[in-house]
Amino acid sequence: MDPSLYNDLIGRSLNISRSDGRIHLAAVKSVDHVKCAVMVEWFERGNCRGKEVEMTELCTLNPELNSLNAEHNASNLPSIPPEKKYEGRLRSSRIPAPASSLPTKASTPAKFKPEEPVALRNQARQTCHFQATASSSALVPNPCASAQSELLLESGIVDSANPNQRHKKTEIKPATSLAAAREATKENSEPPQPAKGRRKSVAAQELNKANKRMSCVVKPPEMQPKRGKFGETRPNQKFYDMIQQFRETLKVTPMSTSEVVEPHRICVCVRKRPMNKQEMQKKEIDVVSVPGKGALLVHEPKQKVDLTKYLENQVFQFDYSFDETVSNDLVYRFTARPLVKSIFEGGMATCFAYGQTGSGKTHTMGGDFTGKQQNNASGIYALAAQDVFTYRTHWKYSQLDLCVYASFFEIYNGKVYDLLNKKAKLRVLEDERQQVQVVGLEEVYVTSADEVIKLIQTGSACRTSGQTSANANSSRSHAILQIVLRRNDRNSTLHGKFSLIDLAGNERGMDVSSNDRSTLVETAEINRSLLALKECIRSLGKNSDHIPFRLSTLTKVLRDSFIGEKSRTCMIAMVSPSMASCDYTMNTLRYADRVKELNASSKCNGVAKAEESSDGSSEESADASVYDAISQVSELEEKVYVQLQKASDLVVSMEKTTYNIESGLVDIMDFSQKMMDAALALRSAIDQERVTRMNH
Ligand SMILES: Nc1ncnc2c1ncn2[C@@H]1O[C@H](COP(=O)(O)OP(=O)(O)OP(=O)(O)O)[C@@H](O)[C@H]1O
Repeated sequence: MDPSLYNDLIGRSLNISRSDGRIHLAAVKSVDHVKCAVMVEWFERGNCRGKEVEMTELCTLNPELNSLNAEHNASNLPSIPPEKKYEGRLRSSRIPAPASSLPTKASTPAKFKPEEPVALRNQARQTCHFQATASSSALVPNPCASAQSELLLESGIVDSANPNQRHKKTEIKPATSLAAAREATKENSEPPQPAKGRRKSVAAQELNKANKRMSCVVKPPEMQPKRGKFGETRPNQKFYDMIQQFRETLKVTPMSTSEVVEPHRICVCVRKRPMNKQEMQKKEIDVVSVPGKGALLVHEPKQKVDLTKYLENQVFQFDYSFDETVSNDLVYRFTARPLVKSIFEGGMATCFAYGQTGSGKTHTMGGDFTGKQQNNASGIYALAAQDVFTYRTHWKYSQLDLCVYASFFEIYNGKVYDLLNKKAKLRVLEDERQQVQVVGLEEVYVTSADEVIKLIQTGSACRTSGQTSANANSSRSHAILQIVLRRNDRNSTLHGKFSLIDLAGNERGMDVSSNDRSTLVETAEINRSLLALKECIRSLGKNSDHIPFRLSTLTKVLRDSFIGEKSRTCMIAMVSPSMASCDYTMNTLRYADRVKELNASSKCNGVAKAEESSDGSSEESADASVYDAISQVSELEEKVYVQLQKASDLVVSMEKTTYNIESGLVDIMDFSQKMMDAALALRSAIDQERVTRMNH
């Protein structure tokens, strides 16, 4: 549009688009010639709101402005007053604009009316009639929601000053705006390109970039995505709108390298993976928000009995929370890296990746994927190996004369398979001193991180290609890489050990829908190992002498990691963002939360112990009895499992017996049929004989 016409727009009511895809009228308040943009205002829910809109976007949303512009260029009538100039151009335009869509001059900000024809034409799915709006926790008079909003305000996740209003641009950190923009641009076309040959200032280009992020431009109707029966552009559009609206109120502090790495004995954190191609194609909704500072929110879509839709925003707090934009490097920096040092100081360290299938465990531990190719150098396994070799030459530890060994194995259905030795099946034995040995496990002497990476490649290939062996699906097994430090003395005494574990998909542990016996056993085994793991970490957090490590093979082989003052554990809970995975995500977070809960109480324990010595508090003994009860439950669970297995065997043998009886009955019926046939044949032979004799 010709810059000389910009001032004519002031006071007019024009279409603008919002980041959630809505289009409505807003009044032009001022014009910025340098930025080629206008400032618009409108009323919404009693608040006057405003934003900056780039001129190209304005022209796309208000096509009549383009025709004015073209006409102005042709006629070039500078002396006509703005009002007349506008009308004159409209009259002479080739395709006259319908009166209803003409922009009108307005002296006050435009009131946003969802039922206006323009809005309806462009966004048939307008949800203004839909009461459960998202800023929901702050707006909806829902007791549950208001409790959540209090919690959110308390934790500082939501802007306490004005939870209903969008933060100023400067307050919205890239993670939110990027995620919102990604969603927005998915639904809409590319923003209009600036006219060829027209130069723009750097500031204008920056503004353009920002606008790309903050707002969306609407495609021409024929290019717009197909809409559903009720005009929605994606399944669960209403939930999508509510979540978007809620996100506008979120304060985001993304993780960065500048954040302090705090020492934790048990560190529990969460990582959200980005939406994948299939989820985007299905237009799945992202229901997970990561405001940072360890917080993570799940916007659980719910429906009341009267079919009103609403969100239940579940807030979780961990030591760190990583959103979908962070790299493996950053995750490593805050999780496994602090543990590397501990093994040089004679400790045992474990780092677990926990979550449902496809949530990013292997991506995080083994390295990111390019198609089916995995870059093993970028995973936590390799990053930890690199740091091990860096520490080994550090002046503080070089005199220890330590040798580094690596082993890589997996546990499937309670059996151990060596991934560095063609998946050889290994036995786990426990001696009288309760030392657990994996008999025959290949422990390879390594001298560089590259050698470890090669072992990871060999082992990973063996893990995924073993279709014919016991493990047909990697997500059903736990993969364990161990980096062991041994003193270079005659006995190669163990100095420290770092176990990095890519756990089996936790949804298997909940999947009880299958009747297939092997799946049931597999599910029970995963259940048992994940439960046992939780109990062991909890015991570690409580400095307990009793570690229920015998509950599963996984905890048996990791036994020495759960004992001793110097043991350090880190759990990274992985979550998938889509609405379809919401239940699994909640289960993952609850599990991690239980571990974290204990972590917090382990800190308190220290204080409690100190206090007890002075005032004899009974908290500790109460704690101990709760723990004993948990141990008893675990033991009972093991007994129940054994009985279940026996029952299952019994059912199988009964089925066999029934089958045998059935086939016996079939044989008897066959036999009696034959007897009847023979009797009939005999009878007809006798009849025949009788007739022959009578004839004679
Ligand atoms: N943070 C991430 N960034 C980009 N892509 C990711 C991320 N996390 C996971 N992915 C992708 O998601 C897909 C599934 O990830 P991955 O195989 O790591 O899941 P998993 O939890 O190990 O699954 P399984 O339990 O079945 O082995 C992969 O294609 C991976 O590249």
